Amino acid sequence: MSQTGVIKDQKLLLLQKKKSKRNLIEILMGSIVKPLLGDNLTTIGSNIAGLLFIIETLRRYFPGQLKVTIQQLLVNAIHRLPFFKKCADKTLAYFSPYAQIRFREIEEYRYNYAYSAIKTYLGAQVNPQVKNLKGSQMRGRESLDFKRDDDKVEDEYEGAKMWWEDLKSTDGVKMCRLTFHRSNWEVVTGAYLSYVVEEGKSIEEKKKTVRIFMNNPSSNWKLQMKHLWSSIDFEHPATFDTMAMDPKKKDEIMSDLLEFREGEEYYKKIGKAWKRGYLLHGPPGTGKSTMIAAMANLMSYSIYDLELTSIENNWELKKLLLATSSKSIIVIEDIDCSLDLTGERGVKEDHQSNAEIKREKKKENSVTLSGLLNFIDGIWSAYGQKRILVFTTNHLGKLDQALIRRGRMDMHIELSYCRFEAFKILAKNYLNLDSHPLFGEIETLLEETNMTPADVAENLMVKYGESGVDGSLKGLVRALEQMKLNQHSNEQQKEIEYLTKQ
Ligand SMILES: Nc1ncnc2c1ncn2[C@@H]1O[C@H](COP(=O)(O)OP(=O)(O)OP(=O)(O)O)[C@@H](O)[C@H]1O
Ligand SMILES: [Mg+2]
Repeated sequence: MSQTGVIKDQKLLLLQKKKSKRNLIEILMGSIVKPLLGDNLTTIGSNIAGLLFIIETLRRYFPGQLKVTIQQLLVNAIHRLPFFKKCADKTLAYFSPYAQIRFREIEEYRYNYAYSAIKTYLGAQVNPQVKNLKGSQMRGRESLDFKRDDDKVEDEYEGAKMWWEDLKSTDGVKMCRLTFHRSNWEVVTGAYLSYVVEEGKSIEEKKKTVRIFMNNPSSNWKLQMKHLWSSIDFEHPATFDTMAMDPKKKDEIMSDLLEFREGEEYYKKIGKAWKRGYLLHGPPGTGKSTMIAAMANLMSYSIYDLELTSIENNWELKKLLLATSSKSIIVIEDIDCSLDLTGERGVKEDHQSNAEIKREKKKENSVTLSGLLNFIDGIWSAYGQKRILVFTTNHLGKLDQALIRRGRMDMHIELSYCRFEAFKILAKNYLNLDSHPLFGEIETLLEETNMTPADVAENLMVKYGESGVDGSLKGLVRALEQMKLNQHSNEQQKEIEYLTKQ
């Protein structure tokens, strides 16, 4: 056979192969795309462009969701063909007249403020044309609050149309996507998005609802696609007015908090991260948790209640802390029970045994004090702005000095047993009393005993028989006398034990 004969045969074979592939494509594509397919690959690009022209025309005539559905149908049909999926992707991106921007709630482990502002803005797009709404009523508000409750929202700005869509990412992070015509690029990336974010922020500011966040166990982050934190509206009624404590100390704490809130310039000037740490310590029932609620209400900051026992290592701790939002109070209650505070920051000996080294390695894989401190000192300084960190403990003495040294915990607040000044606040709150003949006796008994504000409050809430306020106060006097007796006999018991040991 001549050389030209061989080439002819090969061309024929190639043509047959192409034809059989094309037949396969045509079967798969069905009747929508079939007529658009040309004789060779070079025409595919222009055919897709033709297809997009049809999509674009359909877009103009069919509003909102239908448009997106038609486009998705066609795009899906093309994507089902593995043969030229890659080619189609590139061509589509090149020819598509639409661009998209995604906003994830957590971006590179950090909270994305634009996301929450956008969600607030979209939720506020309420008008009589909207079909899905959700209603709620917050504590202290008389009117109902309506929010738009649609996964897809169409918006318009200076004549340009935009489509927002809620999406779920594969890693479980909430996100939304904006689709817009490329011809509106300047408007959207410039004025429109700034407008949306600013508007969202100002709505958030006006409505300012304080929320309380709880961390989900890390096992849920991946498996159930849950988020790092779950939250509900924070409706604790405690305020500094209702806090029973020494009024001077109360004023000091309140001024410290308010100064912090307005301290942007100051923190910039001194070159320190805009954060503040409070260590609340005292026996159970003295108002540590109540004070955190009062702080949140005073500052209008949300609370992140960090449960260390449900996370596994420092990496998870970092991830959680970086996902907190600004203007928030991060709380670790009973810090002495949540962390192994012993020894881990101790000076490393040169002659450590293998067992010791292994033990240390194991500790590296769990939540440690140094992990927490690294965050407070390290990343925090670069990232954590306008955050308050609160640790609580019943046992100040058990805490590692490294944790409580000044600079980390800026203010140590002792909450203690109820004395007369604190009692007067409770009497005002619970019984609406400024004075009473029994106040003198109560003052003396409070000095002689160690009753917590929680126990005093309990007694004031009980109304004894018909005697109302008098009955409550008499009940309190009896409880205090009983406590005094118990304390006295305990002391005697201890003295006897001591003497018998001698
Ligand atoms: N100083 C206080 N002022 C006003 N109410 C108080 C105060 N201390 C306690 N109470 C009342 O007692 C209840 C228990 O107080 P709280 O939970 O704040 O104590 P705590 O110090 O956090 O205790 P624990 O160490 O057990 O966590 C509160 O609901 C509150 O009503
Ligand atoms: Mg508490």
